[in-house]
This record gives sequence, structure tokens and C-alpha cells, in this order.
Amino acid sequence: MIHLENLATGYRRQRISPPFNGTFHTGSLTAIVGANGTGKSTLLKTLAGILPPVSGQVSFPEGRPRIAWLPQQAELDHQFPMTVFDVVSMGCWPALRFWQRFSRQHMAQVWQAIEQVGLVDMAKNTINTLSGGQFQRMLFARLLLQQAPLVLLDEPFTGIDQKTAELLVSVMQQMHHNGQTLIVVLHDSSLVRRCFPDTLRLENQHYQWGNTLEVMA
Ligand SMILES: Nc1ncnc2c1ncn2[C@@H]1O[C@H](COP(=O)(O)OP(=O)(O)OP(=O)(O)O)[C@@H](O)[C@H]1O
Repeated sequence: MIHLENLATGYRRQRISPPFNGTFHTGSLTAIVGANGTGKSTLLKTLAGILPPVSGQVSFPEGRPRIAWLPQQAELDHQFPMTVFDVVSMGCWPALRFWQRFSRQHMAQVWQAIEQVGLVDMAKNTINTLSGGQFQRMLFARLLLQQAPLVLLDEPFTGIDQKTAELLVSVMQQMHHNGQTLIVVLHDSSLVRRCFPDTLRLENQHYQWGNTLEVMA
């Protein structure tokens, strides 16, 4: 559970959002929607602990969970000299104790995740050879392995083809069914209505938060 109490977000003490009050329940699946510049990414970064609140607070009454955060594609380095397999393998790190080696079982899990996102043929490619959609598939394979209780995704389906988007939505739904809490920034309102039970909608200096059908009515 994540509790927001008069939480105002922003940069260098300049508030850009209204103060939020409310709760993301454990195991919930929430869309954050709103026009460009309304502060969706800033809220996500504040929830992830990357930005400090301008005022108010974010609290975790059940203890701070392990967080997986997927920034917008443009913020990621696509040139880093690693293979798809290497990047996906990093998803196992949280589960490894410092004395443990990468076992056969871990290896099998990595291959399973790569297969699930349809990247087996590209597993040994370096990541600079991937298209935007393939890159996003790779990051979702890593997310699957991470099994983080709280998953924050910033526009994960933007700029990718329909088939890839459908595949990644199904991976996201799998994480939801596994009991993970997901908070996802996105612009596709039909997808929000179809797949997200809860929505937080930002407008200029106010917001609506609750059941998607009511918020998006
Ligand atoms: N590093 C920064 N320093 C100062 N202001 C910033 C910074 N990053 C973003 N902003 C400003 O904060 C406001 C909210 O930005 P944010 O990226 O959270 O909006 P958004 O709703 O996610 O927009 P989009 O849909 O375009 O991604 C914008 O006015 C933006 O210019």
C-alpha cells in the first residue's frame, strides 16, 4: 500500500501538481493519465524516490517495497555495450544473495522470459541493434524476472506497433495477476478503459482518482 498525504510534486521546490491525497492499494493496477506537462512522470519519479516531494509525503504503511521503474524510452541509453541476454539477466539480481552464483535455474528463467517476449533469435545481439519495440520487449522480460512488488511504468506502450503493444499489455496483466502493484503512465484512453481498474487523471492543478469508469466518464 502506498499512501499519499498532501503530496505536492515538482522540481527545486517549485510545485507543479496539486497536493494528492489517496492510496494505491497493494495489488492494484492504476493508470495515470493527463495532457502533456501535467506532471505524470514527475509523480512517478516521486513515488520511485528519485525526486523528493515538494511538500507532503509518500508513505508505505506495510514497509517500503522493492520497486521496478521503467522510464520513458527517450531517457534510456540504447548504445550501452551489452547483449539482450545480459540485460534480461539483470532481472535476477534482486533474487541473488551475494554468495550465490548465477545458476542453471536462473539461466532457464532468463531464457523463459526472453522466449515469452519473442526475442530468442536476438538474445545474443547487442542492444544497439534493437528497434524501439524490441528494446521495450527486452525491458519487459527483465521486469518479469525482477518480480518487484511495486512496478512503475512511464509510457511503456508509446511508439511501438500494435502486436508488440498487445504482447506487453499481456505481460503487464500477468504481473497484475501475480499480485504485483502497477502504476502506469499512458495516453491511450481506450486501453485505460479496457485494462485498468483504477485511474488517476491529472488536469491543471486538480485531479480525479478512483474507479476508471467513473474517472473517464
Ligand atoms: N528536470 C526538470 N526540471 C524542471 N522542470 C521540469 C523538469 N522535468 C520536467 N519539468 C517540468 O515539469 C512539468 C511536468 O513534467 P512531466 O514530465 O512530469 O509531465 P508529463 O505529464 O509526464 O508530460 P508528458 O505527457 O509530456 O510526458 C512540465 O512543465 C515540465 O516542463
